[in-house]
Amino acid sequence: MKKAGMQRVLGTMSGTSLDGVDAAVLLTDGVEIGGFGETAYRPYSDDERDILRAALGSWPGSALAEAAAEVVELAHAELLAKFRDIDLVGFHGQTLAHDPGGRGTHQAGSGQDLAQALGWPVVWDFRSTDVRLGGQGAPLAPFYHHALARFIGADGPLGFLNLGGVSNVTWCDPRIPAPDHACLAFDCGPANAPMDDYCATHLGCPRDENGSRAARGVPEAARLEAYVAHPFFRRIPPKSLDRAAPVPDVQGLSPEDALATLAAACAAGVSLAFEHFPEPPARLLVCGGGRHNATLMAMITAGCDCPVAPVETAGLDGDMIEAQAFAYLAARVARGLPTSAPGTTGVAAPVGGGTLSRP
Ligand SMILES: Nc1ncnc2c1ncn2[C@@H]1O[C@H](COP(=O)(O)OP(=O)(O)OP(=O)(O)O)[C@@H](O)[C@H]1O
Ligand SMILES: CC(=O)N[C@H]1[C@@H]2OC[C@@H](O2)[C@@H](O)[C@@H]1O[C@H](C)C(=O)O
Repeated sequence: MKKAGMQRVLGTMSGTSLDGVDAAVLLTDGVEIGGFGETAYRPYSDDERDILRAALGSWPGSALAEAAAEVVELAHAELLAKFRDIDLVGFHGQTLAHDPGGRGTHQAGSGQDLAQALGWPVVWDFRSTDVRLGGQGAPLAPFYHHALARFIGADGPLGFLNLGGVSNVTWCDPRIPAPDHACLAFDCGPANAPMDDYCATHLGCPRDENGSRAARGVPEAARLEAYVAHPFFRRIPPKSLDRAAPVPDVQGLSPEDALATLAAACAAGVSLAFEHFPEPPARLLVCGGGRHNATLMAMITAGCDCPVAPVETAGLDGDMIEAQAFAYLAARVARGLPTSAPGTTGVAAPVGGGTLSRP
């Protein structure tokens, strides 16, 4: 039985790693979390991924972007049709281009078409209003992280780290009840994308499974030093990245040393993020695919001022946090509540992004 005011909201995310689409049901009223529902995943086929990859960097209206939008809509329609009794959908779409400085961000896929295909109301285009109003348009998960911190009963500052293609971090204080006053969040550097790209180019495999190759290598200190000198790391948040993030030069290194250097670079970005926190969080809870990379997790743990653990240690599903976040944000948009704030995207005042399309 649903509690009064709680809706069954279906959220989706297809992240920068281009692996596929995650979908998760969240019971929420856009403020509190009532519980978690079914989840599903649909990988992109190799052909679909090639179309998406070819469209990276393209803006609406181009032929490449239209081909990508078709792939995105088809994959979502197929996956979401498996769900039943849905009140509302939160559809992130596939980020193809993100240039908040140039005041643009582009997530492929039309929520209007999806609403028609599925017969459910869909909230989509979450990032562009924030960008138009001067924000970074990312990260947007922080308000959900704050709700999670309250849901798990945290009684002091907590950190969330997402290790996807890119890494992003949220510092939040659940003792301050309004998320728009209690979150500091930003992208902290590249995560798995450079490791995946290296594996695809040099080793003919999609990733360094569990970080096993990196575990046999040694990070190259001089190259790491040059990498962390990049001005991005010292820039005061808010700040956001896409796949065009700074990456260490690993040319000429053995695959083991190259992957160890790339993992250490990701860990260095996380460690440098702590410099921007108001105070160290009691613990850093990690979600996203990179939490399966044991070498990366060990490096992050060694570089942080607090205990680091996968979100599963708090009873959460680390593969579905982002999809759940877009369910939560959809419910907020439907209620006219803000989805970003000065501390999360740098927008001047709290903003409710997102468009609601009805079937
Ligand atoms: N067992 C594993 N070992 C190493 N890497 C892994 C493992 N499982 C997943 N990954 C990596 O995690 C990434 C996928 O994680 P996730 O789905 O969280 O990213 P995403 O949502 O696409 O990206 P982002 O959060 O940046 O938008 C891929 O880069 C993949 O290589
Ligand atoms: C522009 C864009 O799609 N950014 C993504 C990406 O993937 C991780 C990181 O970069 C984060 O900024 C964001 O996604 C998460 C879900 C967010 O908005 O919180």
